[in-house]
Amino acid sequence: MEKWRAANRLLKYSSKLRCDRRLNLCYVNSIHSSALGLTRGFGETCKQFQPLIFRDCSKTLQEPVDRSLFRDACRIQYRCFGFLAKEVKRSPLFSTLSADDISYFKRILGEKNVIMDEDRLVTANTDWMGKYKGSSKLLLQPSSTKEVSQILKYCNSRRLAVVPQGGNTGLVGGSVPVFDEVIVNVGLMNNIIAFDKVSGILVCEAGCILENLVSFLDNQGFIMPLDLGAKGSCQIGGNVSTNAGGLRLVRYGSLHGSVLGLEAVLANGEVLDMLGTLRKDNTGYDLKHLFIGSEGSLGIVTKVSILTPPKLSSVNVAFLACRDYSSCQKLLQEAKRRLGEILSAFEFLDEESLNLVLNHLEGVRNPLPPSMHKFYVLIETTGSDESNDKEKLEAFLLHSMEIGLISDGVLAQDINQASSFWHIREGVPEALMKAGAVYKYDLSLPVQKMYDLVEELRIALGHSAKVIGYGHLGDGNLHLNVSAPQYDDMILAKIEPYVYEWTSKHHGSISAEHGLGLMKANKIFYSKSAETVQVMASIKKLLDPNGILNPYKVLPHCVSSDG
Ligand SMILES: O=C(O)CC[C@@H](O)C(=O)O
Ligand SMILES: [Zn+2]
Repeated sequence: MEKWRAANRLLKYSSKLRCDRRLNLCYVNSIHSSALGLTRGFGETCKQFQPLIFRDCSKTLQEPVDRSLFRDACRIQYRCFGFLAKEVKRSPLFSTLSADDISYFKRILGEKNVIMDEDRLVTANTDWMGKYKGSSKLLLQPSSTKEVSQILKYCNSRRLAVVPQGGNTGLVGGSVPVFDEVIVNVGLMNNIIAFDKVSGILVCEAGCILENLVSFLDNQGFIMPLDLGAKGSCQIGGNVSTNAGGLRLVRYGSLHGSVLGLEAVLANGEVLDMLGTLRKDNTGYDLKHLFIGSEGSLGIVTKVSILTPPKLSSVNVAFLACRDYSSCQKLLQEAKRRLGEILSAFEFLDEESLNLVLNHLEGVRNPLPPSMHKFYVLIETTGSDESNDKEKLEAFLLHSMEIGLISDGVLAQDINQASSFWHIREGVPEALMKAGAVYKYDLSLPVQKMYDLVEELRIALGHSAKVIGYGHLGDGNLHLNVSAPQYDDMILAKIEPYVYEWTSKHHGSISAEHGLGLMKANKIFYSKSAETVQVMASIKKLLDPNGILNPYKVLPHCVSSDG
């Protein structure tokens, strides 16, 4: 009885759900549900989910610890609302485009930057994987902060929903419309504003393509602190808005550290100038962090200033094979200890990932002789003393071989060989796309546990799909991907919520570096407490009271911002 009360207290606090002991089910308080606009069809949904909810409630009852009780309460909440979210409905609060709207946009942006052409809209409406498709009728291409501000001010007054878009390389459906949101693509805002060679601070517009920044900096003797497989298309504004991690995070940290300032336009058109270039600035709340990783739901990032490291002369890349996952882990520990400051990447892929790349990408070959290796590790070092660095890396490799952590390996002899090793690792997402349907999970997990999930999911899925594990081992970030000939709800039902529950149970994050987007907005409770989500919703309400910015993404659809 006491536990039921406790569960109800938690549920009351965290959601609009109640547990009923006599009926052995959870139900929704109808006043709240109507406030959330969920009345129609909700009775049906609850009936349908009764066995599931009942099961979860019993589990809740058996758990003596409050914390886990709370987590379960959140899960119940997800199960009900998650089901509804699958059928996310266009908010009736948003207007639809009118001829007057188009005329206004043409007046401020010029005809050619107001795009209604079908082919171009198909591209802008569809994500990189072809998995998420919106039906927007309008793509706007502003050329300046002022134009972004005019667009948002107008959209806000007209209650027109907006999806901010950069290179559209995201993997969680965050950068494409869900319905008919106006697409605002900042790709024309691609100027480099300033570069200070002494401090290494770059100031540029949000639409700069990452690879272009890399080339620019290369000429100046610097590098970008982040590097990703999608660098040829992704834009720095999108990288910052999603807090993209990538291949160098182990060395240079996340964008919360390297982004020194930014400019963002709020939903009402107000421009927040936080484009500082200082390493240290403790004057009040550091609001720029709200825009790093909030996926365009709080404002559109228009400019960034970013600290870039100098380009160092000696870069070495080794491609290694390990017998088992435990050796990969130990190798990571050794690498941190023995390579220390020169370690710049520590990536891993399993045998299945390598096979996918070899089978689906042209011109890629395994640099190691064919064998039964289960795991591969790519290590990169970057330093300033060629002979010393090489010596250090060779000594580390020799030692690791002697103690049996590496079963085979090759050290790149030139830049071409180094990039061919990188091509294997960076090619995994492309190979997966070519192989058929893919379910993607981007998880932060304790390194010791990480691969258990891959193995357990393999058992759960049997022969119905291939489960592969790869990613940024140095950052504790697993890319768990399930590859199948086509999308199939039976397969999905075996993966979710299993993967999310497993991650939550091991205190991991259900989004390490890809964001929540549309895919995981309703799953946020697996990684964040109800109180935290409620504060996020309040911030959203403060900065975007009409909810026009990237609706249906990031925050769960069941959380109302007024408590
Ligand atoms: O497609 C994925 O799952 C991961 C993509 C990207 O983050 C990578 O590290 O290659
Ligand atoms: Zn990644």
